[in-house]
Amino acid sequence: MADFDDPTVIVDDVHIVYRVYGASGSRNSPAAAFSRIVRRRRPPSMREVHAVRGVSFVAHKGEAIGIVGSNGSGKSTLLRAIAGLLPPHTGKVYTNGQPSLLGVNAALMNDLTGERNVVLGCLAMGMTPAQVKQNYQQIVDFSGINERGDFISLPMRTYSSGMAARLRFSIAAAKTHDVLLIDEALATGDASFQRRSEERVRELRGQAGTVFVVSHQNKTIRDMCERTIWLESGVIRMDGDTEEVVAAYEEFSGRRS
Ligand SMILES: Nc1ncnc2c1ncn2[C@@H]1O[C@H](COP(=O)(O)OP(=O)(O)OP(=O)(O)O)[C@@H](O)[C@H]1O
Repeated sequence: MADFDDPTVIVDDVHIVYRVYGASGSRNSPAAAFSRIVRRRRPPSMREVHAVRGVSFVAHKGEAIGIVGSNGSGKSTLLRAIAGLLPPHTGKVYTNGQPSLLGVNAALMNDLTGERNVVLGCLAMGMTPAQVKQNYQQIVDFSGINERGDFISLPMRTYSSGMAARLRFSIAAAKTHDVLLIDEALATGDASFQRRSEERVRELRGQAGTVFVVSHQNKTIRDMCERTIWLESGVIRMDGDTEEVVAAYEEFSGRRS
């Protein structure tokens, strides 16, 4: 249950602007760049993408919050800002505790074996070597990587994208998080893994703080979150009860298709 006296994340009128340099097509070629250096000209034009526009909300301990919206609406950008990976252009993000972003791009080393990645990932999350040892088998079992052979001793580059995502999720889920941010990572696993991971997210939510889930699968959002934020063109369209927000979003997406 959400504890409304205990805010974990405060997002206050946040704007995020990406700057894209050399956005003007042919002028970005190596020959053009060389000619600019020789002639000491200014760099090619810079374009700004205003990805998040004045977003504000408060998240509380025990809440699981879904984030939905069309492609390019700013969901991943917002998660990265909450994780502290993208500084807001204006506005502020306050978090109580350490946010951890679990995304499809979470950094694991492709040339190392799954085994080594489990160890590295756990150490990177702040576990001691003794805690890594204690958690290792549980992580491998949870991931199901070894269900069809000894894959954990093969390099990660030999894994399918679903297998890699499962391992990433399993490593991150081995620790309790103050604020856990999940970006589409659950979508890649098969049905039984999805069930296991949804259960685990529920546990994490109970033990720790707040969970944010970005997904294009409305079922995942409905199953896991009772509050949902709908973003469109970087602006919050709705923030409230998942059933109401997802229904409105579905109607909007249905009208557009
Ligand atoms: N590194 C970047 N540089 C420039 N623009 C970017 C960058 N990353 C995202 N954008 C732009 O910011 C906007 C929001 O992108 P974002 O990835 O946050 O959307 P999203 O809602 O997560 O999309 P999707 O559902 O497709 O994953 C888009 O217009 C996108 O083109």
